[in-house]
Amino acid sequence: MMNLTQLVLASHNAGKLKELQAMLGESVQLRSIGEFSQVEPEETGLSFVENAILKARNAARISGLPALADDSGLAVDFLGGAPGIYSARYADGKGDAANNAKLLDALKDVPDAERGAQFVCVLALVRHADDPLPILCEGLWHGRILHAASGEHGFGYDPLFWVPERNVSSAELSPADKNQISHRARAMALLRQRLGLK
Ligand SMILES: O=c1nc[nH]c2c1ncn2[C@H]1C[C@H](O)[C@@H](COP(=O)(O)OP(=O)(O)OP(=O)(O)O)O1
Ligand SMILES: [Mg+2]
Repeated sequence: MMNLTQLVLASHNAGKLKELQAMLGESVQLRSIGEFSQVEPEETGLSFVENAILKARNAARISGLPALADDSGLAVDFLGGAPGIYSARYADGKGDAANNAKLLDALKDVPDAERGAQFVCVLALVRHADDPLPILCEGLWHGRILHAASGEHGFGYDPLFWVPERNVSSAELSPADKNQISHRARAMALLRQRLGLK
């Protein structure tokens, strides 16, 4: 379908690069878009899919390489699916710690039974900037929002995300374990199938 020895990852998030490269293995080298540009495109879409495609096209245009983008976020049931596509910007761009503090505050006094949440990941792969048929794969990961942060691994909302099937927070999972079961792992498994990678 395309020469996939090199792909540019349309992300400025080092945590995503680490996880996606680990999942892809050595057969595909992921190069960060940061090698080509420090300018982050505005995520103007109304869906994970639109933002993933927008980021992938932008990276392909800048790099001249096929591009993979990951648009992801946390959808909290009690908040009607917020922060969702706005997860990275939830606390107005003040970063992960501020996002987590704002989420804990929004769920103050909300009982466990109402703290359900899903991580969402959409991967978009374009062969070139104007590709009329991007490959799209999604993954969901169900869990619950904790009452306080726990764990040191991962990034973003991981310290607040309780993983029922393991009885730990996702920041308490080893990187290898998270990469087996996360929303990103599920989306990547589908992408590997679509690309015929083992
Ligand atoms: O496995 C995860 N564990 C914890 N948190 C996560 C995860 N996956 C996404 N998230 C959070 C981080 C950020 O608040 C938002 C993604 O926002 P999103 O725009 O897709 O990524 P980003 O701005 O960090 O980097 P970029 O757009 O350059 O790929 O969801
Ligand atoms: Mg972003």
